[in-house]
Amino acid sequence: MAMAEQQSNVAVLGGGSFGTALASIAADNGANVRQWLRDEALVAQINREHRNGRYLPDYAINPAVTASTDLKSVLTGAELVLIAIPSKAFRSVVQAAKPWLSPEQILVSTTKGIEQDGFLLMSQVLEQETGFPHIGVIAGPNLASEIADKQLTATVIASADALTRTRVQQVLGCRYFRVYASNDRHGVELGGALKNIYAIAAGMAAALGMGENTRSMLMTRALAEMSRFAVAQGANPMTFLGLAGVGDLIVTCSSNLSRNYRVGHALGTGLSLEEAVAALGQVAEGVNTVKLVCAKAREMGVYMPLAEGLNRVLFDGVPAQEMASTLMMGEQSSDVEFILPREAVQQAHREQAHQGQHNSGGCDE
Ligand SMILES: NC(=O)C1=CN([C@@H]2O[C@H](COP(=O)(O)OP(=O)(O)OC[C@H]3O[C@@H](n4cnc5c(N)ncnc54)[C@H](O)[C@@H]3O)[C@@H](O)[C@H]2O)C=CC1
Ligand SMILES: O=C(CO)COP(=O)(O)O
Repeated sequence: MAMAEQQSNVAVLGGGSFGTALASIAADNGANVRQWLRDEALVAQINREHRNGRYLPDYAINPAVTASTDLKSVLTGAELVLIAIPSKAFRSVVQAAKPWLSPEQILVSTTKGIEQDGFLLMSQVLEQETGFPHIGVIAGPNLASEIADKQLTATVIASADALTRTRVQQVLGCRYFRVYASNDRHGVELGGALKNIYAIAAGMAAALGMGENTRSMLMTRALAEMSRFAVAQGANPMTFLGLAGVGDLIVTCSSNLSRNYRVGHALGTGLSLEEAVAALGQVAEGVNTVKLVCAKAREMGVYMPLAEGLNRVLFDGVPAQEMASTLMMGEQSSDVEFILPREAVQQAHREQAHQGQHNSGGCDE
């Protein structure tokens, strides 16, 4: 046993790649782990072969993980409950689990998505459904298959509740998985959800043959855009310097292992959105998130040219090639607006124009 001080009972809800990877980490760390999923055949395979042939076929699961389709037996006696269910089904699963949840338990969402009604993040859904005090989220650069392969990885547990932070660090932290703490739950959760948008854009840019300078510009301006949105939502901008901000953005905008990146890449090669999603066969949360975030940004008056450009490609039939113009046609404003505010740059431009010293600054091909 690594860092866990006492043997803990952990429940994982969700039989996809991330739920399976997390279940195996907790078991590697000495916990009793029970995993809930709906598919009887997959349950039998996990218990018999210690392998999840549907979502992580190439990786061994710690044999101490026991799978079941019975929520009651999985949840009863669990100190920590990790919920790795796509955002569209998250609330219904929490509702089904509710009879066997209790206020002493630590409830942690690992889901990087947003619920359409009310623009709620998953920890807010947990709070609404249970009203319990120990609620947190896990987010960071955490490609499930790399974790399953025991590649050295770090994540963030974010909660206002110190017990939640500490117990998750103890239960999951091990020789190949480091768990850093944050008290900006909203910022960490938004980081995880928002970066999926830009991973789609990055996959598309790669398929269109854009270079490294372009990729770097895309990721850096994405960070500016997502932190601008999150700050307008009450998050701390400094969170975006951390693993759940720039860390997760880097990995998902660079890796073909990211489902969101793969959807973008498929779109860039000319597939329709329906074809790209069908070819993936797994959840790519960014497709839904971009629609919700653009609507919310318009409502709040937050400037998000990259998300808007992607939204038009995904849902308005605009050709993927036009993503490039989204990158180049936005305002030339502040680099880091938490140092030099956008409004100050805009004001300076207005003053220049007013004094007739304006230079169009256009550079033709
Ligand atoms: N896979 C990854 O590398 C990572 C995923 N995440 C997040 O974890 C969440 C879950 O993702 P994955 O495990 O990767 O997804 P996945 O696509 O691999 O699997 C989703 C799982 O949820 C189950 N599911 C779907 N609808 C359900 C319902 N109504 N009731 C019960 N189960 C249902 C599916 O059967 C499947 O077992 C996503 O929000 C994702 O953003 C976070 C970090 C890394
Ligand atoms: O969130 C992830 C890695 O941190 C996984 O990203 P995808 O959902 O795009 O695979």
